[in-house]
Amino acid sequence: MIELNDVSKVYSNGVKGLEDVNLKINKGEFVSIVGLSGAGKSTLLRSINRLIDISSGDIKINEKSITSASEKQLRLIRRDIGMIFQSFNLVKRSSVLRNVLSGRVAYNNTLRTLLNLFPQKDVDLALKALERVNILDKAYTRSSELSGGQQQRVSIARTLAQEAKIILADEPTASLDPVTTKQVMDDLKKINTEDDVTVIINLHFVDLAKEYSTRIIGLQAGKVVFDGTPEEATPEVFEEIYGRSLKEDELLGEENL
Ligand SMILES: Nc1ncnc2c1ncn2[C@@H]1O[C@H](COP(=O)(O)OP(=O)(O)OP(=O)(O)O)[C@@H](O)[C@H]1O
Repeated sequence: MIELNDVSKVYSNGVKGLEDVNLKINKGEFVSIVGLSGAGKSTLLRSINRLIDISSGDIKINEKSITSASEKQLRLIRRDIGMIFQSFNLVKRSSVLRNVLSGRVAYNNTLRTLLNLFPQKDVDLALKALERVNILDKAYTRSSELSGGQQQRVSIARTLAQEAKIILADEPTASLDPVTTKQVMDDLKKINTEDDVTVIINLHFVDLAKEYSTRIIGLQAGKVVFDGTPEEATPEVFEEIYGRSLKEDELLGEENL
């Protein structure tokens, strides 16, 4: 379980990224975070694995505070948390397999990692991860030669190889076309249902949030203003979260869903 208790984040310029956020997210949930640009979606996601230090409150991952964790405890907690970014965050000049293997780094000692000496079981795990996202044939290709959708699948495979129990995805489909967007969302949903991995995802397209999530959280100026099921997230609710009616570019479009 992920627990946020009275979490606030004030950036050094005084901007409130998050204000008094209280949330409990159970194992296996598929949670979409929606809201206007600047509402605090990235701040929330990045606070959960402490890529950003919060200003007050506490965040617990499976009963352990990540807020007050030591460096060593932080490494252990983070081992269970996979991160997926809009920009894929791959080492472009390295092979796909090498990128997926980097999900095993936290399980191996630094010297072996530097020397690229991964145990065979890790290599097998990485190949299996690539198979699950349907790009096993690209294992030995340089990552820079892949399409955006394929690169995002490599980063999903990396979280699979990591055996992450939580996936945090920050606008993972923002630079993808509608068809590839669906494929990436399908992969995430498959991992969520088959492996019981908790997925928390920031999404620009609200219809995508409704289609894939078990829960939608709406943010406005750093505050949670909606927390409910996709069924409860009516057009009126979205209008409240956004403070205006939805724009066409906030919908992927029915023909693509
Ligand atoms: N490093 C920073 N320093 C100062 N202010 C920041 C910083 N990062 C974010 N902010 C501000 O905090 C608020 C929340 O930003 P955040 O990136 O979390 O929003 P978001 O909902 O993810 O937006 P977007 O959809 O545009 O990515 C915004 O007002 C933003 O300008």
